[in-house]
Amino acid sequence: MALDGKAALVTGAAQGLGKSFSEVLLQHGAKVAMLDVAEEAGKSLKESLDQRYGADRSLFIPCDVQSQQQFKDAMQKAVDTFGQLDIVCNNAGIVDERAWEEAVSINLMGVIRGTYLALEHMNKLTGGPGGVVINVASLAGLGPLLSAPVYTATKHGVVGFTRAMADASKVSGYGVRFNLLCPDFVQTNILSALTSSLGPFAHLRDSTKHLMEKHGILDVSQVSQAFLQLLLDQTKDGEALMVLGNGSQYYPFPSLE
Ligand SMILES: NC(=O)c1ccc[n+]([C@@H]2O[C@H](COP(=O)([O-])OP(=O)(O)OC[C@H]3O[C@@H](n4cnc5c(N)ncnc54)[C@H](O)[C@@H]3O)[C@@H](O)[C@H]2O)c1
Ligand SMILES: CC/C=C\C[C@H](O)/C=C/C=C\C=C\C=C\[C@@H](O)[C@@H](O)C/C=C\CCC(=O)O
Repeated sequence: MALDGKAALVTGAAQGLGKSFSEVLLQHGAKVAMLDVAEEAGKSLKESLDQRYGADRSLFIPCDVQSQQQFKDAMQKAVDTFGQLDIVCNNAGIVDERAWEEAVSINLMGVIRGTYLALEHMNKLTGGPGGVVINVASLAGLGPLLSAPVYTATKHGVVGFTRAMADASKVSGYGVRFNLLCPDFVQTNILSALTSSLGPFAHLRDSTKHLMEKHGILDVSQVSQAFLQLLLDQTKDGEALMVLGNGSQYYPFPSLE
């Protein structure tokens, strides 16, 4: 299978998109370290995956991506267990316009932390095997979502950071690709919690609901198929794959050169 022998790590893996990414990775032969703060959901998922794929194919590690020590230890445990890391997906994220510092800490700082830790293990200049990092942004990383300005800022930050890392890697010779997944609305807990996560912008909830009606709402399986496409395309580096109701397409970033 396409990912036989590969070792992956996914954050926010216990539910929603991260759970779907983990399942697709296992379906295609990879081993997967699943990190999440939701311990009960993670343990339950691990039990279910063990039944389908065997206990040696996956690992659940409770981890808060806001903690450098927890994240460092979790990634080291994954490397110790699987021998190396070839794929890292920084997926964990929240929408919370009231506790906005936490949203920045998780959505942006957590992605930066996971990207740097992945590079420590993958960088060919320091004896690593190379690899690929996929950071999960959003369409809100490409355009403003008026009901969630801080969420928009975190996702725009993830986009800019990831693209800069791709350029740095190409010039430096790290041997690591960095790409972005930018899904439209997806039916997960994030959408279910929308009514309580907009804080001072709750009065704009209806405008977002209208956008959802206009764009439609994706199923996680549509996004995880796009994730696999992005993962397997070795030609993609510094790219953002939008996942839309009418299919997936790469965002045409303007050249500033
Ligand atoms: N659902 C959407 O409409 C949508 C669209 C585009 C992008 N996204 C992004 O996709 C990613 C996954 O979101 P989702 O929709 O699957 O939501 P979700 O709430 O279903 O899943 C998010 C997972 O991340 C975990 N998590 C939260 N904070 C964490 C932390 N500090 N450390 C570790 N794990 C943590 C949660 O426990 C949960 O299991 C997020 O980055 C989100 O911004 C979601
Ligand atoms: C309230 C938050 C709920 C879910 C967040 C999740 O990430 C989903 C976001 C989905 C859609 C966001 C759409 C934003 C649209 C507008 O900003 C508009 O500018 C379109 C954005 C990019 C268009 C890309 C292109 O040019 O085709």
